[in-house]
Amino acid sequence: MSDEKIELLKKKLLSSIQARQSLERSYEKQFTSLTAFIGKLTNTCKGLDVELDNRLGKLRTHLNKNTNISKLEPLITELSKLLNQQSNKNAQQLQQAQVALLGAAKTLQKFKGLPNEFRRSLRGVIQQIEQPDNSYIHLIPVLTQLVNLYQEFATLEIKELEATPASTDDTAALEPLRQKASAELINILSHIAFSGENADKVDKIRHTLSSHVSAACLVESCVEVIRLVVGSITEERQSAQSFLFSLNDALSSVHSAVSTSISGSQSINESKQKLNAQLKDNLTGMSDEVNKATTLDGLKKQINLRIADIIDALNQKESLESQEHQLLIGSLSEMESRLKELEVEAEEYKKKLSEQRFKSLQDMLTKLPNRASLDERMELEYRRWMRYSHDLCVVVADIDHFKKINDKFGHSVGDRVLQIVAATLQKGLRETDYIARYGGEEFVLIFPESKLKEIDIKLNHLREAVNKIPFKFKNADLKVTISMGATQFKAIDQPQSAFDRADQALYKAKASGRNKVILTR
Ligand SMILES: Nc1nc2c(ncn2[C@@H]2O[C@H](COP(=O)(O)OP(=O)(O)OP(=O)(O)O)[C@@H](O)[C@H]2O)c(=O)[nH]1
Repeated sequence: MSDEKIELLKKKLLSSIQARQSLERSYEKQFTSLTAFIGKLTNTCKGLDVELDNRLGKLRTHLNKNTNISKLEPLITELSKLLNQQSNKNAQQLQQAQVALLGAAKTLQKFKGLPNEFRRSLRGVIQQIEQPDNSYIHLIPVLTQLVNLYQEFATLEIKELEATPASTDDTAALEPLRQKASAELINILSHIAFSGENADKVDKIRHTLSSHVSAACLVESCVEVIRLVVGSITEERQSAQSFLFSLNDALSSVHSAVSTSISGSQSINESKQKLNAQLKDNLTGMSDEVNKATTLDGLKKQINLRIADIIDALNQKESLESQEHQLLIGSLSEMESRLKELEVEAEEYKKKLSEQRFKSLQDMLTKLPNRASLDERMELEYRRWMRYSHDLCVVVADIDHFKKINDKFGHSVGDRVLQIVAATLQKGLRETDYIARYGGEEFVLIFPESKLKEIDIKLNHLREAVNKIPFKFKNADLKVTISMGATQFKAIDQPQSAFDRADQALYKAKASGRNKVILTR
């Protein structure tokens, strides 16, 4: 072989080695980015399954160490098996999620009175959930939309909504409604005053409602309350009716006494007029006889006869006048006694009305003023504050973890705790301060002519007084604490805004550990 040929062959060999090296470099680069990519891909599966995580971790380590692929084959086989299982599991869970989301969306759809736009969005969500080729990725935005719709639903005016009869699946979805209705019914009951047997019945209903009640029990309680209210209204109407009957009776007897006296006076008047005419006749006759008289004896006789007639007429007149007087006295005393009876009845009725008004403003359990009274008082203090610009503070107080007391010791103990705490708070106030039971285990206090920093010490005394109450139930000591939020009325305030600010402060007191007083400006 000539030198020339050998040189050519060398060149070809060199270029093919270079080509091979460049190919190998390119493969190596591709392999590195492929293993990095597989590494990243395996990371996305992290957390699905422990077994899978372990194997994928192993694979990543091998790939980082550039282990020969052929050695990884058994690991890759295991992994594909696990990935297969995982994919079946995912499909199953996806289906369950679809069913659950569909159930939740359809529960919402069953409410009547939903706004049109809300209903349209809900329909869109249902269509998306029902897509046959859904994946987790598709479901996530749908889930977000559904959660947003539930949030919007929670802010809708519940009373406008009317749920169709709930199936057992819907019970959980209706729970917030049930709770709200129970609380509202308890609140309504604290605004109405019942007496006697009805008050006991109302107390029982309140008790039932303050524990967890089923929807059926809630409906039953509502019906019972309506029955009691109707009963009370009927009772009230009957009582007012009987008073009106008495008033009517009294007026008719006064009327008949007056008519008897008028008709009696009329007939007496007629008789008196006759007697007057008789007197006039006698006097005229006397004057005629004086003129015509010829002898004194004859005149004397005639005049005596006339005088006897006149005396007789005057006697009759006097007796008539005394009859008239008696008649008048009789009817006046009759009227007086009827009016006296009426006065007694009116007094009793007035007393009953004022007792009822007092009861309607009092909380039955704690005997503190109730929410209706609070509304009145707050309005009054607000108007005074506007007029005189005196300082005015409002406080919202709430017993801590009261539910636990009910749960652990029962509702009667819970009631007793409420009564004792209420009395303790009331005892620590000035006469001009005010406290009402706002509802449940919550109280509202009003401090007229007080600055926020002035009531701070007082509120902390009250808080400590509650903390020191030596409760003992079922041989166990019970510590009860109370949290309070307080604020002072500011120039821009309405009663509601001041109340809300105090309520926010109460929320902070609860969030920062309870048994605290938080003041807010
Ligand atoms: N015994 C009794 N319990 C009542 C009455 N009114 C409301 N409740 C109960 O008071 C409890 C209030 O509980 P929550 O609102 O959860 O408050 P809490 O347990 O005090 O918790 P925090 O306020 O957060 O400290 C509920 O269990 C009601 O049923 C009532 O007149 N008597």
